[in-house]
Amino acid sequence: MPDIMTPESLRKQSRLPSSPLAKLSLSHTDDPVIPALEDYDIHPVHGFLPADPPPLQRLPEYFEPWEKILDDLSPLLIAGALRKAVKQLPVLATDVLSTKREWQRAYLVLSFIGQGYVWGKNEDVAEVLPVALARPWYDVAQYLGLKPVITYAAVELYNYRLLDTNGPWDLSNFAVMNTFTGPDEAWFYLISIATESAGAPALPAIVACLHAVVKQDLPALVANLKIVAEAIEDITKVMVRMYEKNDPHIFYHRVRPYLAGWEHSSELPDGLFYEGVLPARETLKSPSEHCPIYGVKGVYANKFDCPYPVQDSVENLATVFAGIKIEGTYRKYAGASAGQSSLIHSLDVALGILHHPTKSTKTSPPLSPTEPHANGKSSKPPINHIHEMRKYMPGPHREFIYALERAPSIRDFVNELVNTPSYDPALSDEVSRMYNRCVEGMRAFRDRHLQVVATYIVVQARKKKEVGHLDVPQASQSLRVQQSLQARGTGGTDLIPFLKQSRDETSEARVQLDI
Ligand code: HEM
Repeated sequence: MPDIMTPESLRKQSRLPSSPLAKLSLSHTDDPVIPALEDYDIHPVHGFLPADPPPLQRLPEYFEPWEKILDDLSPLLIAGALRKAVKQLPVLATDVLSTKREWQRAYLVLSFIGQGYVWGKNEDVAEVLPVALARPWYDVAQYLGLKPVITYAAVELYNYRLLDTNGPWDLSNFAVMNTFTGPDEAWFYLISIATESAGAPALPAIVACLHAVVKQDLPALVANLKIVAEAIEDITKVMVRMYEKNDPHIFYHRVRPYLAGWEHSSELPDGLFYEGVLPARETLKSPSEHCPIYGVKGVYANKFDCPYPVQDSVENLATVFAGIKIEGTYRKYAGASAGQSSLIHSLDVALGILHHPTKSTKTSPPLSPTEPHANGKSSKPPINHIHEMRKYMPGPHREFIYALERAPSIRDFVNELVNTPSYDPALSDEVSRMYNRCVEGMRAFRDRHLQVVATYIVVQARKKKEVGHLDVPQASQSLRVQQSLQARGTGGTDLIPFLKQSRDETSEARVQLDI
């Protein structure tokens, strides 16, 4: 039987010596460091979903003013009373938060309230976020390695619970804790939560594949690639269930606007003004000093020590709004997208699927001068919208992806195997076919995802006559509606060319077989 390693055995062996077998060169793996899942806040069974304990459902008593607003989020939006309620909030201290789950819950709560505050319901956008929201949201996001904007982490990772705590981790038993609007939105989140769960077995299998590569243990490699392939196929099966309970019209007109950010927003061309968040706060929370939860684990205590690689470029501003001078900073952030799923990034990186600079958008500067390139081959990474999405992942999960980039390349190994006839041809054939099955699975996932995006965004954008908010006066519809009619990604991408590029790049990773 091939050796499928337990997380504990992997952890013990996480730093491996150079391979004693010299037949395959493994040139870039002289001193391979293979990441251990638990060092990156990844559960061995449930992957990127927080588990043991699961996400917190309510913050401690001190934070009731936030929780009470969240309880009534939808009614407050409908009544047009959310902004008034937020303006009455006290500025609560975030250092009262203690456990990791409390920080995560605080981020979820502030993200829902913050997005509701900015976009309102059929109201003009709010350009200034009051200090009682802006400062804690910024600090909590900084602590978790996230950004003070709604992200995949807020609406998916930290937002699930199990209906029956002893039941299965799938769509028959997941529930979401919070939405802006109701059931269609809940289903939208549930699908992603269930894809995280379906894909979770791939994560220990990826780590086991890396060990198998270093040990040149082909049976173990085949067995673990099979687990990866099956997980990818399961992700796709879950994703296409989106159609069952998420109505495209409701999604496009009612839900999606709340998930938008302010990076390329025509309504917020300068971004959002965060009252009370001054540039000095950028350096406030170095993880070693202020992040006991992650800092003590030593996640960042390596030579790539770069927990928050994207420092926001901001200036200290005093701006006058409605005759009152307030201090703070304008900040631009993209909105929530499943493109921020660390699972899909991990699969891409582990399989050596490379994404090149997005052709249809202006190339952004590198995320950080220290950001490693796939497998450490070059100092200047190519930047694609997909890479930019990493800014919006929890810090440890982003670090895991960087760690995978520094680990041995499964694809290079498979390629060398195919070109080394001295190896057992039947076995090397099996390895390469299983590797290609993984790549083809990723391609199929992206094909089906394109169809989902066409249904939920492109078709909806074309149906101009069916635009929602018909009860809203023309003037207050204008910009919001114009913007929602554009079939663009939350990061401002030209959607379909970007997604097609991403799909086509996936196929390029296939290894060539003789037959
Ligand atoms: C109604 C359902 C969905 C819609 C409308 C949708 C829409 C989009 C859009 C507009 C993008 C472009 C990038 C961006 O805006 O940031 C994107 C990217 C992406 N989405 Fe979705 N998505 C949906 C469901 C999902 C699900 C369930 C997953 C599964 C995890 C997923 C995974 C991804 C990934 C990985 C990307 C990055 C592009 C890539 O890797 O090829 N999406 N999606």
